[in-house]
Amino acid sequence: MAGAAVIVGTAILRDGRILAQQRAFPADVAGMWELPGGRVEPGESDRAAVARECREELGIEVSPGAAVGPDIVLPGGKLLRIYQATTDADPVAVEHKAVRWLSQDELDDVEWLPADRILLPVFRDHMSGRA
Ligand SMILES: Nc1nc2c([nH]c(=O)n2[C@H]2C[C@H](O)[C@@H](COP(=O)(O)OP(=O)(O)OP(=O)(O)O)O2)c(=O)[nH]1
Repeated sequence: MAGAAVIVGTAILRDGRILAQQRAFPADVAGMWELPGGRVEPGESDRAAVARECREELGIEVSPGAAVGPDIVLPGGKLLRIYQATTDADPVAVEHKAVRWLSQDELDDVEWLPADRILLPVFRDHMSGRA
């Protein structure tokens, strides 16, 4: 039997900041913030999905690395799994309202999706090299 569907999120760090993006749709979450990412397609590896979603959403190539933190069970049963990634390129908001590099001090300044809010301590540890 296939496992639960996975949504990948991407923790892209640069100069101690993490890249967040602001959703443009659907209406109930428009304006809220998340990490770049999306659904892993059938037959696709998690890391290939990370690279594809960053290409589609941000117009950049990233090198996906290790998973960060625990899987979070989303309403409906899909799993949110975060991977670290690096890039030299400058992201643009292709499908989103905005992208923003957030320092640790700024992590609480935006309205995150609920699952990401749970993961904020993990993001913080990752940004300070503890996870
Ligand atoms: N990309 C992303 N999705 C997240 C995060 N946190 C979180 O709860 N989600 C949820 C929101 C959505 O219900 C789902 C991903 O939806 P999506 O619209 O980005 O996925 P997708 O591009 O593959 O679109 P679709 O074809 O599955 O509709 O995961 C996050 O940090 N990044």
